Order: sequence, then C-alpha cells, then structure tokens
Amino acid sequence: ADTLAESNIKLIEPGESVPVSKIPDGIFLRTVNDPDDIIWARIPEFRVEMGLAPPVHPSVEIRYTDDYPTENLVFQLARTSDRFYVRLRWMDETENVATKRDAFRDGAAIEFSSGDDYVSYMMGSGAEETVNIWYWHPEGDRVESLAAGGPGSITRLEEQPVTGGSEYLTGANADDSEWIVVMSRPLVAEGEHQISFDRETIPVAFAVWQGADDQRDGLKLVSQDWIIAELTPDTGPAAGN
Ligand code: HEM
Repeated sequence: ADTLAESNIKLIEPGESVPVSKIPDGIFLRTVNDPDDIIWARIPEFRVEMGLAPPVHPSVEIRYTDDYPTENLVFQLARTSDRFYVRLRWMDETENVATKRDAFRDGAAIEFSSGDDYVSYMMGSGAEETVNIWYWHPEGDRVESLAAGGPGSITRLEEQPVTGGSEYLTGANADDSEWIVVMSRPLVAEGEHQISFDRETIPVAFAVWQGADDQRDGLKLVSQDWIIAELTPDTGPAAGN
C-alpha cells in the first residue's frame, strides 16, 4: 500500500510550477547530503504521481506489464547560495541495494531540461536538446551525472560533480518502509551538459526503480511530463520593498 497517496502533501500535476526554497546563509546541514537534517522539516514537500514508463524499447517491452500500480514520490527542492539540493522519498517494502545476476537494486533520478519544456521529458530530443540526469545508486550513495538526447543515448559525463546521501527507514509494517534520498551539486559546475542553475525556471522530472520488481534501465516509474522548478534570484529584496 502506498500511504503517501492518502497524505495531505500537495499533489503537483504535470506542467505545474513549484518553488525552489532558499536555505538562508549561515544555515548548514550537519553533513552535506544529510537526509535526516532538521532543515528538511522547514522546506515544503510536494507529491507527484509516478507510473510505469511506456515501453519505447524492445528490451523493456518484453518485461512490461500494463497493470503496474502508480506510486507517489515526495520531493523537495532547495538551494543555498552555492548548492542545489533535491530530496526524494517514496514507500518501498524492500531495501534492494545491489544488482546481481538475478536481482536488481533500487534507484532514483531527477532529470533537468537543458532548454525549455519543449525538450522531450522522455529523456531529451536529440543532441541539441538534451537533458541532464542525476541518477542515485544505493551502493555507497553514488550519484551519476548523465546526459541524454533521446532514449538509447544516455551518456555518463566526464565531470561528476553530484553527490548523495540516503536512509532506508524500516516502518512498523513492511509497507510503512521508505527510502529518503538527497542529491546535491554546487550551483556552478564545470563541464558540458551539467545543468545550469543560472536561470529563472528549470523543467524537472523524476524516476524511481523498484529493484524487487526487477526494474532496471528503461523499466521504471516516471513522473508524467515536466514540472517547472522556479528559482528565485539571490540578491536584494524584491522591487518596492
Ligand atoms: C516516459 C518517459 C521515459 C521513457 C520512455 C524512458 C525510456 C528509457 C529507456 C528505453 C532506457 C534504456 C535505454 C537507454 O539507456 O537509453 C532508459 C534508461 C534510463 N532512463 Fe529513461 N525514460 C523515460 C523517462 C526518464 C526520466 C524522467 C528519467 C530521470 C528522471 C530517466 C532516467 C533514465 C536513466 C538514469 C536510465 C539509465 C538506467 C540504467 O542504465 O540503469 N528516464 N529510459
């Protein structure tokens, strides 16, 4: 059961905007990607409905089921003067940390459009209209920074500026258990295809892999279409104040 579906966390529909909260200067997380820091209690949570991605690739099609239930992903977006943060949490009855021949790990990712919301949220629209994806792996909280220009083109970038942290919380019942994942990056990052935060809005999308259900590569849960993250400028009070 996905108890988040009944929570009163605001449900964000495809195309809607959400603010990126500014963490005031002088407030620091205990450790950089602490999933349990008290700061998170002060940053608004949003909820998005996740459904199985359409089987656009034959390797996905043979493993696809059209009756997989939707799930809820809770997300928070924040920044300090010099770092961008995303915190994700979702219900997961099983903690799957490693991929073996016949077992798959859990995973989560955030995707950013390098352009506007005309870039396909299905992982980009070609070499000129790419997406940057931050892909968290449970082993060692490794986060890969990837670029894609359409399914099948996913590429690991040379520079790897994104770091992560996570916690698996075991509930009283198995279906109360959840993953909490934080990923972050300096606002300014070197290298091609690393998303620029020097803009007012950035389309974002999310993905979750449930390893216990053999989800991997293109077989995963995704949010539907872009959500627009709104960054507020760093300097000075608003005009008129
Ligand atoms: C409905 C939309 C989507 C479709 C149809 C789709 C399809 C696919 C396919 C076919 C693959 C395997 C082939 C390849 O390597 O490119 C793949 C891999 C991948 N996708 Fe997507 N995708 C979608 C949305 C997303 C979103 C929103 C994200 C991130 C938030 C994402 C992140 C990834 C990652 C990280 C991989 C590599 C996984 C791995 O190798 O373990 N995708 N996707």
